[in-house]
Amino acid sequence: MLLHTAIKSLALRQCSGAATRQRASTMLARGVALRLLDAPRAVVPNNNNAFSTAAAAMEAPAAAPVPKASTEASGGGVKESPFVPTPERKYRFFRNVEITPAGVAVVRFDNPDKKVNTLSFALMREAQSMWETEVHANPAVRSVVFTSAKESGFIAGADIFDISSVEDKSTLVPVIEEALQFFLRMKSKNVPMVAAINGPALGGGLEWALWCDYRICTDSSSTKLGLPEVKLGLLPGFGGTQNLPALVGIQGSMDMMLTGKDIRPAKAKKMGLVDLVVAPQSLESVAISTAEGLANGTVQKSKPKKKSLMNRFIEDTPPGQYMMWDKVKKMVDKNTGGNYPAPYAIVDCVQYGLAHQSGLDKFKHEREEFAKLAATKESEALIGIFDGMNQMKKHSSGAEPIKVKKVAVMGAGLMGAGIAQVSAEKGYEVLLKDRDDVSLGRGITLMNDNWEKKYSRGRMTKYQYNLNTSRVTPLSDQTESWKRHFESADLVIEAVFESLELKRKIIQQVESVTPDHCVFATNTSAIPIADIAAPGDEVKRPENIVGMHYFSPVPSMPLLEIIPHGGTSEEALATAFAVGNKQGKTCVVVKDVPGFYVNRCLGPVLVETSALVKEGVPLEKLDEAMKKFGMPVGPITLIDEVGVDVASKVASFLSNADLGKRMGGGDISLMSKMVEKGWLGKKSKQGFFTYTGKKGKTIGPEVNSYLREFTGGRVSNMSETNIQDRIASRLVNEAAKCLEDGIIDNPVDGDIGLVFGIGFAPFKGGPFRYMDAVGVTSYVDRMNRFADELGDQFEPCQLLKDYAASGKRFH
Ligand SMILES: C/C=C/C(=O)SCCNC(=O)CCNC(=O)[C@H](O)C(C)(C)COP(=O)(O)OP(=O)(O)OC[C@H]1O[C@@H](n2cnc3c(N)ncnc32)[C@H](O)[C@@H]1OP(=O)(O)O
Repeated sequence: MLLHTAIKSLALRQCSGAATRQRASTMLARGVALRLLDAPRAVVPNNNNAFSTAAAAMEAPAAAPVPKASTEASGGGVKESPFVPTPERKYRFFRNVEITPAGVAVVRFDNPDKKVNTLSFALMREAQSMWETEVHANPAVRSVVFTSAKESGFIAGADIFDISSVEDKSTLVPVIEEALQFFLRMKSKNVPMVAAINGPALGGGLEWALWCDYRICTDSSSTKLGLPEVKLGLLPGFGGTQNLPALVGIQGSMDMMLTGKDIRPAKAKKMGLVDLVVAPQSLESVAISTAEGLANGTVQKSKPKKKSLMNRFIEDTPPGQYMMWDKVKKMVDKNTGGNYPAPYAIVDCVQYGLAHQSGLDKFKHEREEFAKLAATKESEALIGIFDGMNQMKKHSSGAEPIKVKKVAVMGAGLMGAGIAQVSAEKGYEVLLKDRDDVSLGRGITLMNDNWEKKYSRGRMTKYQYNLNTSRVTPLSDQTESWKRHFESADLVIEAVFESLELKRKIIQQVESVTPDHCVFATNTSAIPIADIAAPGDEVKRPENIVGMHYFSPVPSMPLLEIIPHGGTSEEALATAFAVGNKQGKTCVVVKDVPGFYVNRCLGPVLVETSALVKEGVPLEKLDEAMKKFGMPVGPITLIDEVGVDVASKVASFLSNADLGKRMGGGDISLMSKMVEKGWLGKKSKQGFFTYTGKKGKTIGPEVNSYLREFTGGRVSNMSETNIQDRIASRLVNEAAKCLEDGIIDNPVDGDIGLVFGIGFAPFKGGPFRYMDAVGVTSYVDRMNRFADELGDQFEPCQLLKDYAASGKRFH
């Protein structure tokens, strides 16, 4: 949940509504809701067409430079790629350009080397050549359709790996300028251009479409439009910060650019981002006839949406704009904690564009800001996360997964219902089973409520809703036929109460009815998988048993820990991995040790938190310090959110496990005594904070008196940096120890695991990237100082000492 909040980023909600000036300011005050990683929307001229502004300013360059050869990024700048067009091998990316008899040039993107189309340096170069030869020089061409020959989508954006592989990021400025010249050159042909979009059109892909005169997208569930650059610490650099506000208004575009969120077809149409939504089968034919119509005047470009009085006030008047930008900036400050430079640069580019509406200066400013962002450590860290996620998708256990059609979920509580939901959404037939109809009904309601919400927010069609619900078969012990249903299950995932005895009993029940190939996954967070799978009367097929540790709430948490025990077969492991991936989770394979990886790292954090409280550090200060470090919430709020009882259990469980001195130095009775008092955290309205008051969470007199007793009246004035260093070093040391002990395979898994599992500051890229950035040597020095002062719980693990001694880096 925490991570979810962290990763969701700054979401700026649109102000809409009434017409008075006063009301406008109230709406601005409460309507702009910004969450963590994303950013806002731009003031645009009333003429609503930045393209025409750009087009007016754009004189066709005498002739676009015809490339010598494709280029690719490498080393310090952009280097030549080995591909040289010849008459036989004219194009790699545009093999399917076609001119219809009515003069519509149909340009189909198709990167032969990649699953998805990206705007690589090489593609841009070839696009110039293709445009000049096939389109610009051909007088028969009266309009153009840009589409994709790939089923995977339109264009996924600029090639992220091209960008990251350029060492000297300032060399990106002329490269982007060349791209801009290309777009202007296209406009100068002065024929209508239509973008026909099926599947994702993201980042530079959407920006290409924004240079067109008309956009059509399909209603496919895979179609999504967005400018997610902010999530990579970047900004839309192909004119997006200028062209999008002109098309959809300042507020709508800031929402898209600051949040990086996907816009689905219906919403895209409503907000004016696309002109038409069609079925996938008719996309190309409709696009071609639209292009013909635009050329011969039978189809008109869509008129800009009329702004409401309120939006005219907000976006087009100086006082409205003043209030809007003030609010936007405050929200960005609040939600980024000043840790993410990209949202600020996006705001700056949009404002710059408004002040320089004519001329190309605004695009120059945009690309210069883009290059600056690309050089930041924040962008490097966020791109590292993207790269890491991709690498983790490719984990191979060396065996083929079994083909899973039917997934049975045992236990219809919050976890079980969540697992059933994500399984059904991805097309699995799902059996959801609980003891009795009442418990089962609760689970089904949870799932259906989530789908209802998605449907009512336009994130799911009625058809998908019906499909999902029809995929789930509810079963209970009271359903006589449940055994017959389980006879065809390929994977059973249990999410029942944490009891070894119960889990083994369930295995026994299930093994007696499921086929031999059926994999059994246990969603335990604490019980060793080896204990659950120990051969005996209840367990006959231990090789089929594997741990799948989901995080709550399952539908929105992106991480899944997969835990083989010593006897898990490669096939069962591969199956858990394949299903987890298909459920949309980033899967990290971890060793079967107490706490696995994520909770194990959290253990020392909980202990250190108790130590700091004992020393008299005020609770709010603790939270504030760690939020400034970049965590989505501080440790005190974290404990309240997950439940004081749960945190207490984890801390005492790990204290009794094999972590030794690494769980020392604190006093975790801080939490167990609270549990005795019934202070269970947010769920009981009383934890460290009290949640009953109208003013949000507060610290009540009872808690203050409890803390006085716990601290012996001590009050500490510790600096924020000290608090951050103490908590962070316990966390990253444990992560490094996990690497040393082979609990995780590599630093990438370790980074993604903590970023996605507990919301470790995404802009720092995870614990290992963070240590690289600080320098392992200075980190070890810091820990040694703490160890001298506070005790050997701070002693750096051997791996860190070795890295420090050899000057090695994790990445
Ligand atoms: C000035 C402009 C700047 C920009 O445009 S910055 C880039 C902005 N774009 C993005 O951030 C989009 C990133 N990509 C995605 O979100 C997803 O991908 C998609 C939704 C497009 C597709 O998702 P799915 O179907 O699950 O495929 P998959 O496994 O994520 O990706 C398939 C392969 O495509 C590569 N890839 C995707 N987008 C990019 C990209 N923008 N640059 C470089 N590679 C990309 C991946 O790495 C992977 O590669 P492999 O098959 O080797 O694992």
